[in-house]
Amino acid sequence: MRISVSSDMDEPVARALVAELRDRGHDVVTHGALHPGADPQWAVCSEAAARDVAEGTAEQAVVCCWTGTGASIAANKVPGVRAALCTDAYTADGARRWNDANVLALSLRLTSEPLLREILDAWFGGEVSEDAEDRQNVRHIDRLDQGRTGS
Ligand SMILES: O=C(CO)[C@H](O)[C@H](O)COP(=O)(O)O
Repeated sequence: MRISVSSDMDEPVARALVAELRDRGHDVVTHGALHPGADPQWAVCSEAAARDVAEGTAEQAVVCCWTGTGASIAANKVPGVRAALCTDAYTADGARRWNDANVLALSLRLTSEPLLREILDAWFGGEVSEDAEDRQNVRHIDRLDQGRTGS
């Protein structure tokens, strides 16, 4: 999968994120402090990564800032983007399963490297299924559609 990653800070966990995604076989595009010469401001680099998703040059994105809040706010301003700030694996699983989130927002402050791997496991394991049988099992399917299009 092609994944855009942004961070406003060149922190070890942000570098670990890029390495982990590449180890998992993803094609990673970098923005902000992870990309030499790019604008590292959180509003700018988070939006750039989100735009990659909206424009289809990346399937998903991971946007990072110290708290994760600014990155998620900036990403969510891009039409078609559903960014979810996840601080644990359960939330990451639910964001994919129930919200069809396409951008993962992370806090550089709160996310340790072991927690990062747990969140990524849940994020990539928690696919929304669209087939009929699974749709019957998805309790929140109407809410899922409302979340995609607006109610
Ligand atoms: O968490 C953040 C925004 O939500 C930023 O990472 C934090 O505010 C630091 O940014 P700056 O150094 O540009 O002020």
